[in-house]
Amino acid sequence: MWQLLSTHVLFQTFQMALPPSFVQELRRQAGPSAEYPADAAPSLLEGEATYDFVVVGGGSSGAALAARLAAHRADWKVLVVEAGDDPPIAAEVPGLWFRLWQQGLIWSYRSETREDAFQGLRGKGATMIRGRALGGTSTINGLPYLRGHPKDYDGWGIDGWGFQDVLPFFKRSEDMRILESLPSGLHAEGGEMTIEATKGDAVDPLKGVIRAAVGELGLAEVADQSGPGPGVVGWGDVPRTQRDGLRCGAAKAFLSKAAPHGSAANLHVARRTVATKLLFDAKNRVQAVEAVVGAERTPVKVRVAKEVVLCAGAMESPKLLLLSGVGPCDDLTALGLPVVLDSPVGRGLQDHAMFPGIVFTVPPAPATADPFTAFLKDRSGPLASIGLMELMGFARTESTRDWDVPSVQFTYVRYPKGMYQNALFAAEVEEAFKSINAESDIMVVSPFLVHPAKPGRLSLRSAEPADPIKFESGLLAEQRDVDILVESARMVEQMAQTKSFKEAGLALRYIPLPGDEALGVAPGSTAYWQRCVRHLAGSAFHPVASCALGEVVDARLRVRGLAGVRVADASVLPGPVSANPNAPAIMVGERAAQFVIEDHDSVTKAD
Ligand SMILES: Cc1cc2nc3c(=O)[nH]c(=O)nc-3n(C[C@H](O)[C@H](O)[C@H](O)COP(=O)(O)OP(=O)(O)OC[C@H]3O[C@@H](n4cnc5c(N)ncnc54)[C@H](O)[C@@H]3O)c2cc1C
Repeated sequence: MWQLLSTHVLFQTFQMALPPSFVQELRRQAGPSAEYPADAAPSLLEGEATYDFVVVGGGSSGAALAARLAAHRADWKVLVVEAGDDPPIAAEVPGLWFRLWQQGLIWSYRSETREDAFQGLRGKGATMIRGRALGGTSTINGLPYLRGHPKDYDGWGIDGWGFQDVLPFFKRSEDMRILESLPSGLHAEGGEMTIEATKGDAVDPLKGVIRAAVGELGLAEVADQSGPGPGVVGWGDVPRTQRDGLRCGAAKAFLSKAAPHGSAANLHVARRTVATKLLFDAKNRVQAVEAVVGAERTPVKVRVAKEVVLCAGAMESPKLLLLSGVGPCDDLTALGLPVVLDSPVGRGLQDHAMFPGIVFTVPPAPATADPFTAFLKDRSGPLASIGLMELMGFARTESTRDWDVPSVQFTYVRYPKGMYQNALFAAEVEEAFKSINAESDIMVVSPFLVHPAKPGRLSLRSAEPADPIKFESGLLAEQRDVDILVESARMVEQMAQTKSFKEAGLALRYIPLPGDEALGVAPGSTAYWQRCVRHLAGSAFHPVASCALGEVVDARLRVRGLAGVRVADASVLPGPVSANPNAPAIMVGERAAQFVIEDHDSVTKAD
């Protein structure tokens, strides 16, 4: 009975359906770390305000940046303009992370359709989601804290952005609670962003089975997947952005009442306020930010005394620049937008591809006690866990053995019997997974392609801010991408053959795709895997490079050709790192704070 309840509860629990007594006690336990200072939006509605710094977007990077600026000088007035609201209480619970992707808490985008990809996905396009709340995507993400491979940073070849250059800025916000188990010098204690270890294999024994299979195949186990050298090639538990077992997203870390500077009198945060345009003078110096507040979209204007920093994320920062007349000249002219500056905004968009198409039937998870009580009592049970996502593997596939960095990242998710759902897939594809899941629990292995070959592109569909952006994904545009993902599927097939998998009762199942039979595609053949990848792989929700360093912004994150405008979020990373990009986005926020402080302190001194 409890087994059914404990595993099913994760899949059935929505924010609204959490037991009231659980929510009440959770709020009590979270205390000021889940409470936020007053909303500044009402004061914006009263009339034009002036701030020294306006930070657009209170997400991973924006929250870090705004808090640092406000802390640096009490006479600097800092405003965060955030489209979303405070994080919901459900976001505190690690085990509910994938239940947060709901209307109102996310921005959702679908890519343009392509003949050669995404045919098995809903709407035949790659879905992309981002967080829309204080803390941004760190409020809805999966919690693993990773940095990618040091050579990702060195490989960009941008002055001041090599791994040793950025390392202090990763460490600045770290409150790493497992410091003793990690290589010395690479991590830090005492920062705002608490990172804790995962609690071992107790919640799902499949973690132990995967570990054993990795050992049989001679693949490395690593202690620190953010480490140098061979560090991030191998399997291991990933640390998580959480404090005392509750999510520690950027909102909690930097803006909550418990954050060191969250309640600073000079730091104002406007919620449900969407920036729609930057206004410039004749010399391209920013003057003001236009925004709309609330469901009524009431227009407001905020004057900027020193700088605007765009931290709206890799999909919305470029959109705001384009709406402001900063972007490819021809595109803007075609939409009737006055051109402020010709700039390759949106042109370099990159992403990770996720291929959630490898399925095993697996034995059920062991019974646990009442998950709500267990979580509140000692942060145990399924609500305290992100399940198999706690264990990740980074590898170089056959054709990428000579790469400096990993080419794929393996993630695992268990679905209890009868609970599979996947809003990314077309109905008939989702049905194929469901029919296997009707027999037993399943484990879906999703390799991520972490260095796709070709960029995509973001552009405007119209000059109207409320219209969705045009999103062209570059994933799978080159055969190399498909080949690497097929090779990753072959690696999983090897795991399926290990003694560990067989003895534990894990059985690989090939998902039939519509048309396979007619085409004579044999399950497990190379043609089968290629077709699967082209049908089922889509975005891993890790967009970067849409306002890339060296292209749109200079090495100090200033938009080239404008004055008083920087971009400081995942969109400036010139390419994907070999892991999930929350920590890199926070690092960018920390870097930006340093640049802004240096530049404005020296201006003040010169004055
Ligand atoms: C489902 C999912 C799971 C993920 N899991 C992980 C993980 O486990 N580990 C990891 O490292 N990474 C993960 N990521 C990715 C990571 O969280 C993001 O890459 C990172 O948070 C991006 O930070 P950012 O500062 O660039 O943008 P965001 O954190 O997205 O912040 C942008 C903010 O700007 C706001 N905004 C946007 N436009 C406007 C506007 N016009 N006006 C006002 N406000 C605006 C948004 O509402 C948002 O709050 C995941 C992503 C997703 C979607």
